[in-house]
Amino acid sequence: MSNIVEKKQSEFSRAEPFRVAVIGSGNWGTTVAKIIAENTNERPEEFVRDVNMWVYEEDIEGRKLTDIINEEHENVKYLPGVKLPKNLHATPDLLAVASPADILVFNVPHQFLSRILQQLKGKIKPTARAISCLKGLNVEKNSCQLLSTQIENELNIHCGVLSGANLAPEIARECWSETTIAYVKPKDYRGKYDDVTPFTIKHLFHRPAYFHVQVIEDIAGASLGGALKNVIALAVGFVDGLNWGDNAKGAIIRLGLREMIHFGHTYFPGAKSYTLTCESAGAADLITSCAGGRNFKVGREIAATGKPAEQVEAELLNGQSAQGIITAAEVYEFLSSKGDLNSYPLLITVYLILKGERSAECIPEYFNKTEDVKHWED
Ligand SMILES: NC(=O)c1ccc[n+]([C@@H]2O[C@H](COP(=O)([O-])OP(=O)(O)OC[C@H]3O[C@@H](n4cnc5c(N)ncnc54)[C@H](O)[C@@H]3O)[C@@H](O)[C@H]2O)c1
Ligand SMILES: O=P(O)(O)OC[C@H](O)CO
Repeated sequence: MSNIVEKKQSEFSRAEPFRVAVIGSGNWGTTVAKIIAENTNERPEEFVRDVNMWVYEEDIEGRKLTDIINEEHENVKYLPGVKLPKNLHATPDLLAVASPADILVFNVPHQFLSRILQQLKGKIKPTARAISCLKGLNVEKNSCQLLSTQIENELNIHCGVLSGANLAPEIARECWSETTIAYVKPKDYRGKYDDVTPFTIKHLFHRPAYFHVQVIEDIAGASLGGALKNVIALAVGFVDGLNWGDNAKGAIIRLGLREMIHFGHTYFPGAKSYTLTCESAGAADLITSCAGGRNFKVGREIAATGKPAEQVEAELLNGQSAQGIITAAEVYEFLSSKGDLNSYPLLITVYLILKGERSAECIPEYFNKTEDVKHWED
């Protein structure tokens, strides 16, 4: 028995355990922080038990959200009804959370990432490693960057990606699910006793009873699946709002998956089709999001009521974000700059519908354009 314990200790322990920080405390941010704090509590040889979570401070009926989380162990605004581990601490001070951390877990709606990175520049450990749980892309003029690349470039640290079929409210309630984490060996890898390895990743995120982690190396594939499925889920919401039935939803999912794979091949040639079809971060996430995600619900309400997207988002989500609305605009801007709009009829149509320039009823027109019948060779 003591040999087993010694082996476990020597295999995973460092001189100093890893200190983990979570940047973000929304619906998914809080859920992932809960998972991490459960794991650090069980593995003190590998991780510092206490986990700090950065909270964008807000007032809830006269009390600070951080005080409520720390006193009641519940994020009453973004994850109500779920008790959080006592070793998870909320703080509004971004630098106090991030500066001492060995592992930074980013988990904010992607429109806020750039500003957070500006504040962290030069203020974190140069040896820190990061995992991005965000789903989105960083589009600037004619460039389209993965968010993990943005984190790496801005902070000069190595970054992996967590993405999967992961509706936060279900995972927070410990319903069984799985996820994909893409993490490659850093160029300046310091060795298994002193650096984050795939085992570290698994120990930090995997919960045997309810959250299964698959570690892969395809950062681009895992990231693109998570970003683009948010746009496609809006489209499935549109046809659901129009009461077109399940066949229409399947058709949208098929065309959406095809555009996801084509986008990967064209702009991120390293992205593997296998990831987009067979990993949790691919088709599984697409199906899950199109069945019950926030983007799906927002799309459904837009089509059913004719209200503008931002109004529906505000009315339905109580401060949470439907990332597909922003990603649709960003993808449109990027593809437009590349003169490549025609290759992505579904992604583009979603943007035009959100902008009010097309109605959701026009979706079949785009299928007609893409599915031309070809003559046989004589
Ligand atoms: N919720 C899910 O089920 C889920 C699952 C997997 C991945 N994701 C992805 O995870 C990321 C985070 O999503 P989420 O669900 O945790 O967030 P969310 O949609 O719940 O957004 C709310 C969060 O944004 C914060 N916020 C509001 N204004 C801000 C500002 N000006 N600056 C910084 N933060 C601000 C709020 O304080 C709150 O923490 C997104 O990219 C999302 O696509 C979400
Ligand atoms: O609720 P959504 O649409 O933001 O999707 C949440 C997750 O990304 C599903 O995996």
